[in-house]
Amino acid sequence: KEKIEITKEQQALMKIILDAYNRHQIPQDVAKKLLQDQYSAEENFLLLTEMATSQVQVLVEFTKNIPGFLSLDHEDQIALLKGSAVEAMFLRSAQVFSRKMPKGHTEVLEARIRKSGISEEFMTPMFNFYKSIGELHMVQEEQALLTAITILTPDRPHVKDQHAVERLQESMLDVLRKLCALQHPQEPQYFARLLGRLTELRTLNHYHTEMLTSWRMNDHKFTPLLCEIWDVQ
Ligand SMILES: Cc1ccccc1NC(=O)[C@H](C1CCCCC1)n1c(-c2ccc(Cl)cc2)nc2cc(F)c(F)cc21
Repeated sequence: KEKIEITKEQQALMKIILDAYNRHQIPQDVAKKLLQDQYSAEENFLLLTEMATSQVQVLVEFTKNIPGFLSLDHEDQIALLKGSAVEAMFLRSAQVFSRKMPKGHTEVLEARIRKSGISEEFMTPMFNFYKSIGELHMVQEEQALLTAITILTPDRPHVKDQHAVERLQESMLDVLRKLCALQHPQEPQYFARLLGRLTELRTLNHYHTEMLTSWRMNDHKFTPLLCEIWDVQ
C-alpha cells in the first residue's frame, strides 16, 4: 500500500485554491430567497440572471488566484473562462442544492426550482446531476479543486496552447487524487466518481441555452456580460 503524501507545495496550492474559493462565495444566498418566497417566472428569471452575472464576476476573481493561470496566453484565459462559466454555475448550483439543510427544506427548494419557469424536459438531467453531486458529500477542498479543474479544461473552444492548460490542470488533478485517497480511504473509486461528475456537467452545457430561451415567459432580457458568456440574444 503506497504511502500517499501531499507535498509541501501541493499543500500550499490547496490552501491558495481553498482561500480563493471561500473568498469568492456568492454574496446573497439564493437558496434562502427561494425558500422564503414563491416568485413569478419573470422574477425567477431576473434572479437567475442576477445570480449568474455575479457568479461570472466571482469566477474571474477565483480564476485569477489559480497559480499559473495569469501566465497563460491572455486570449486562452478568456477562452477558458467563457468555456467553463456555465459548468461552474451548474456546479455551484449543485453545491448549493446539496448543502445540509433543515428537514424538508431541500424538498421545498426542489419544488420552487421545478416551478421557477424552467421547461419540464430539463428537470430530470438537472436534478440527477444535483443529486449525484450531493451523494459525493464533497469537502470544501474537493469542491474548490473540482471548480478549478473545470475551468482548466484544455479542450475548450478556441484554446491555442492546450498543453499549457493541461499542465496546470494535471497539477490540480494530482492534488485532488491524493486528497480523495486521504479523505475517502474506504472508497478507492471516489476520485474516478468525482471526475465522472465533470462529464455529466458537460451534458448540462448542451441544454443551458435552451433552458434559458424556453423559460416560461416572453422577452428574455440578459445582462451584457451574460450575452457574452451564454451565447444568447
Ligand atoms: C445557486 C446559484 C449560484 C450562482 C449562480 C447561479 C445559481 N443558480 C440559481 O440561482 C438558480 C435559481 C435561479 C432562480 C430560479 C430558480 C433557480 N438555480 C439553479 C439553476 C437552474 C436552471 C439554470 Cl438554467 C441555472 C441555474 N439551480 C439551482 C439549485 C439550487 F439549489 C439553488 F439554490 C438555485 C439554483
